[in-house]
Amino acid sequence: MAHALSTDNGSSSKFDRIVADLHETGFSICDGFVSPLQVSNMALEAKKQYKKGAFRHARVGRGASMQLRPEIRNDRVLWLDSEKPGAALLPYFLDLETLRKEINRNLYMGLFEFEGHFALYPPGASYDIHFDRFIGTMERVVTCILYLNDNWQPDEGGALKVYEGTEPSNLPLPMEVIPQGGRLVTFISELFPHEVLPARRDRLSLTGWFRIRS
Ligand SMILES: O=C(O)CCC(=O)C(=O)O
Ligand SMILES: [Fe+2]
Repeated sequence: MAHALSTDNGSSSKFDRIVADLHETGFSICDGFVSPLQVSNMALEAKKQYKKGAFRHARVGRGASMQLRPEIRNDRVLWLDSEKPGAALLPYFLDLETLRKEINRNLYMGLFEFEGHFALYPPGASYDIHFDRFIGTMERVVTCILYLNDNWQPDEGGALKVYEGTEPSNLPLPMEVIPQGGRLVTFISELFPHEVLPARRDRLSLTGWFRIRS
């Protein structure tokens, strides 16, 4: 569905826009954060790894309590090495580094690293409503989701549905965001519960988090 947020880049840089959105509402949608050519390079890389069997069923929780809970989430993920992202992912990881520094410079968040994975949701797969920030930890502060889907149609499902959290928000919540290629969704992890609705086709993304030291 259409959302009420502006997604164009205007005259300021994409980084400035995201920082301003995070400051104002805690939530940002940036279309064309990554060019179509880059999206297709990244999607090809993900699909190559998927065919090689490198993806694993996603787990929920962390540390000793990490477990397979397909009734909560049933996507497949491949964790990425942000030190050695490889040629297809390098431009995006460099942009993430710029974004991390801009957020720190303007919002004093002290973000020190990015951890992320490719995620592939086969048709019908979903992820129930959740917060990205684990209870009792300080680590995951900002969520960044880049969609890698070519020509996604609204009637194919697979929206990211974002809800109001404990803090009141002036965003039009709940809101559904279509996973269209090149679109980057960035938000303050502890503010917004969210879910992934089932789709009719494979749904591919690169999801990750800027963390602070725990
Ligand atoms: O892919 C999305 O739109 C959201 C994924 C998500 O919520 C997560 O991996 O924590
Ligand atoms: Fe999430």
